[in-house]
Amino acid sequence: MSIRIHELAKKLSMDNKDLMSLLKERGYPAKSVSSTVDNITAEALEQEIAAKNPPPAPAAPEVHAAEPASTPATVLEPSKVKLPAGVFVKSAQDILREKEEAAKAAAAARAAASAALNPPPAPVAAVPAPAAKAPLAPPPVPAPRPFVSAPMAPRPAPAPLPVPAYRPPVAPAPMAKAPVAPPPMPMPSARPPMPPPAPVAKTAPVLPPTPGAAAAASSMTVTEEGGVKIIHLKPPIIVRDFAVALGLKPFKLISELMEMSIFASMNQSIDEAVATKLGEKHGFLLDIKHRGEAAAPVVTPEKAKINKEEKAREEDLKNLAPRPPVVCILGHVDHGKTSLLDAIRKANVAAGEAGGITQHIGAYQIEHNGRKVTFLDTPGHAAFTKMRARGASVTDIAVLVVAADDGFMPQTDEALQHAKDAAVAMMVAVNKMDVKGANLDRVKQQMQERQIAPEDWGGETVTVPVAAIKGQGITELLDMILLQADVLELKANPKTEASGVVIESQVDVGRGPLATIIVQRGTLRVGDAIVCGPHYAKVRAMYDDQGNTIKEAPPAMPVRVIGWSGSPDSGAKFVSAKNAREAEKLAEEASDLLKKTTISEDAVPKDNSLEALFANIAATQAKVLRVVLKSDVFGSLEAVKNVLEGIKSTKVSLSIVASDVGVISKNDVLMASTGKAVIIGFNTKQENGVTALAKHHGVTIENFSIIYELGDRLREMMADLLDPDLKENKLGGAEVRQVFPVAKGFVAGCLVTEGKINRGATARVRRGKESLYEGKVGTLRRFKDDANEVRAGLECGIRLDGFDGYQPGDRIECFEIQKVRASL
Ligand SMILES: Nc1nc2c(ncn2[C@@H]2O[C@H](COP(=O)(O)OP(=O)(O)OP(=O)(O)O)[C@@H](O)[C@H]2O)c(=O)[nH]1
Repeated sequence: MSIRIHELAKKLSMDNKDLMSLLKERGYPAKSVSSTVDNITAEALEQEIAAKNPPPAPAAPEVHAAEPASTPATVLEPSKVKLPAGVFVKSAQDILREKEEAAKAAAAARAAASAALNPPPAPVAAVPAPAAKAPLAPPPVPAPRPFVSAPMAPRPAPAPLPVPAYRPPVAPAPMAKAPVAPPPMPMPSARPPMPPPAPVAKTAPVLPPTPGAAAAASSMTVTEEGGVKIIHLKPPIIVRDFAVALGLKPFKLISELMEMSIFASMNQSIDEAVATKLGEKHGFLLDIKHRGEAAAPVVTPEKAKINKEEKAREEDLKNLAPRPPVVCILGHVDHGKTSLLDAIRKANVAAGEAGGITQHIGAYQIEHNGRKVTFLDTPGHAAFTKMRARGASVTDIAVLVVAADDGFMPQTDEALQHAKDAAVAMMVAVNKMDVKGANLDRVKQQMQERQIAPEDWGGETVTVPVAAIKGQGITELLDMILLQADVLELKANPKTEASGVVIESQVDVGRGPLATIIVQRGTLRVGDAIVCGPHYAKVRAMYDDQGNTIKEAPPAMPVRVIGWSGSPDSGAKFVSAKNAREAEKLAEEASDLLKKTTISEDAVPKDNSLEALFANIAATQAKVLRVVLKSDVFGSLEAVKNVLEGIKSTKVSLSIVASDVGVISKNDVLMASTGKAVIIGFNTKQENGVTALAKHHGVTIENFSIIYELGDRLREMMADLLDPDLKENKLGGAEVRQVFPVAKGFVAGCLVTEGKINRGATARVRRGKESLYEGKVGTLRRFKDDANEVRAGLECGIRLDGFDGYQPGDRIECFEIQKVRASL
């Protein structure tokens, strides 16, 4: 602690210059009156001067100042007193003047203080009293100190001016006492205690203490969005407030800061980056809003996800590499899709197919001019519409196969629509150019009608004439596919996690569920974990379209994957997971969601109206064909179901009791027996003993390998459940010419005009448009002899059992009733 020279001079009642020279004499570096003197020196000087100037000395002039005339003798002329060097004695006038000045200053200070606190006027009036008393008991030297101290702060520790402001209204009284006993203790302060100077931080982030630290506390709020706790704050970030927001004790936060080599006290502020780090450590996100700027975007999990996706997209762009095109062959049944693929792959797939029909989507990859092309072999039958639609959505290029002799057919148009809907590039392969009725121009004409005019007709559709069976035009077609791929600039990032689409799945007896997939992005490797809806796989092994084991599948490569938890749906998307555990978790979540959806669908309130009740009764009385379906692969199963869904009837309905892939088992038989169902197998076999068991339980098993045959047969089975329709077959007709009485009644003498009349056959008597009677031909006579049959142009006598009311001109029609299978 120190004191300025001019303050010390006043305290010692010395002239500034004198004190300066005294200090210089003693070797103290005093440059100006504002230079400081340390406390020890100052006190030593005070004591020295006090010792040299005993108390009566200064008091005397005061007394004499008050009564100068009465005590002149006692007045000592300072000039005549011998003082030690450096010691000065004030004159009486000086002392009086100083006193007056001090009194004035004290009065002004008190007035200011009382004005601030609005004190009653009385204490103010009392102020002069202590001042007046002061001379009665003057302290040796510091007598004037209190008065001087108010405006000048003689000691550095107390903060004199604010003191009265924080005292109760009785402040003037202590003020009055202040001269006698100046408070040595530090005064309470309005400010937070000044922190000790912070140790020098190793790193920069600790900022100097901020005056508004306390206020900052209120500017920190904690909210929770989507399970994430967010601290909203405005800098400065004060350690104490931040600790509160984090739910920590300040000292804990300080120690954590120290661990980060940051030394900060409670009232110091810390860097935003440091705060963000600490926030993250304790599970908080920071929303730092700087003054005068809009709120910083809050990073919610959704936003974090979007950011992640954006990053992934950027990463993708960086690593994009050309990939093979995925081509889908579409077209009408028998227009040669399989033959075309066969020609392309130079392998005879068509020959191995039942009924010459592709039954499910297969995917293959070929190489042409050193470049790879992936083909999806889509089924041609209408039943596969769904799958084909899915197939089209995986593809880049759709090749529409149109037989040159048939031209566009319904399924060609359907396929065209799928290609258009999927917004894929499309080209036309006009197949069977070798057959007799091939008419390329007619196909081109049809293309133009469908707004897909061929290139050579001024349109944009690449059109390639081919003869698949002879392998003609295949090279040109592949060239065109690659050209189209170049135009499309097909690229994918092989350096990321694999994702793609399931083309088909099936259950293999030895290997469990397996699925043909196409990787669309990234590279799939053996050991990877993938998830596809409610199913997941840890890729145990992968095979290419040739059945070769492979270790990794880059984009656009079709592969068979083993290691699935179940059979994923064809057309479903798959994505990679961190590991098998996560994949399982994701699959479980998807499964739960699926269950919830099903339950909520079931939970839809039932219609209990009377109409609904009658409809229900009618429904229970309605005939139902129950079916247990078994198929080789899921793709086919779906297609068969599609066919069955297409069978519509108001008289009989079809219910699929169970459907699965695999062989027909004894269990299926038992299930069918209980459910009174038939078993329909598609491209599948039976377990040993199934036939005998089915016979025992009276269960029908029918197997099919051609899907439209399956559809037709099921239609028949459904119709068989209905009562047969009765059909009238007219045998002949006769005209009544005369009526003859006989013993038992009357006989009609007739001329057979058409067909024949048979004895025992059913006949009807008509008069004009009216039908009079229907009964059996009991008597049929040719002249007097009985006849079994009388043909057209001959006369005969006819009598129907139980009828005698014939008239000439009536017509007798002979017919038989035939039972025919009811129509759906
Ligand atoms: N003459 C001739 N016959 C062909 C040609 N291409 C295919 N075919 C015949 O047409 C028939 C149907 O051929 P597929 O390749 O099975 O036809 P698809 O379109 O795959 O038929 P689905 O699988 O039922 O949809 C077969 O008998 C083939 O031999 C061709 O270029 N010329």
